Amino acid sequence: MTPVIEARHIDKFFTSPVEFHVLKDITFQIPPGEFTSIMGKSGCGKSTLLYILSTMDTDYRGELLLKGEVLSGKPQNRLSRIRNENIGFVFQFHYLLGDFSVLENVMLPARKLARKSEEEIRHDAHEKLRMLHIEHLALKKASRISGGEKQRVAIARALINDPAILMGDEPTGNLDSYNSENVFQIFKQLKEEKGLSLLIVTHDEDFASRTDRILEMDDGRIVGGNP
Ligand SMILES: Nc1ncnc2c1ncn2[C@@H]1O[C@H](COP(=O)(O)OP(=O)(O)OP(=O)(O)O)[C@@H](O)[C@H]1O
Repeated sequence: MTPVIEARHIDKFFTSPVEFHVLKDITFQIPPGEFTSIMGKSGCGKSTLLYILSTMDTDYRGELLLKGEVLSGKPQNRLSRIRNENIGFVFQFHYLLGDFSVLENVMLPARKLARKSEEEIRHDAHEKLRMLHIEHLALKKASRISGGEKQRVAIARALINDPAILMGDEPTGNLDSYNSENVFQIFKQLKEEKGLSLLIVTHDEDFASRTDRILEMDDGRIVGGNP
């Protein structure tokens, strides 16, 4: 089966203040429907890798493929469309627009694609909120809900365009154990019921141990997890 994401010999250098080889020959594949976690010491390059895999950073060597299509070298406008259509992203902090309603926050990425009518987008946003058990919050301002609820809204927003893969950079890093478990269960359900692929950077060993595979990073390399 064609991998959802494939990294081939990715190297990344930061040049300021001095040249620093941050990612070294990263090669691995994410098969469809796999729930993968990435672990490794602080500073080993996890976030840097995720930014490349999510097409937000294009300054690297090597090749990145999404569903078999080579993305490296594509122009920014094309990449941003491919990203919006295929990749959902959840961060440690939710980055919701506090003055907007929960529903509007979830609808925004679908409006960017302009593929559906406003009515269809609203319908889909309600469906995502229902799936995450937060439909009752739809009309509340995003600034007026709890931290755990905000993260569930951020997940709903990441899912609105029905991506092939959901990526997360420590999405439970800011949550208490109850809300972390809640987010883990949501991810598991998305994998099992929707066949979604997930790639999640985490420092939480319990979280990672329950995913299908742990990619272990050390000093810019993948050193474990059958890449
Ligand atoms: N823009 C930048 N310029 C120079 N060096 C950077 C830049 N961004 C990150 N780094 C360095 O690259 C290394 C990897 O950073 P990265 O954020 O990817 O690590 P990480 O594994 O995600 O760490 P953490 O677990 O603490 O979030 C670190 O040494 C960091 O200081």
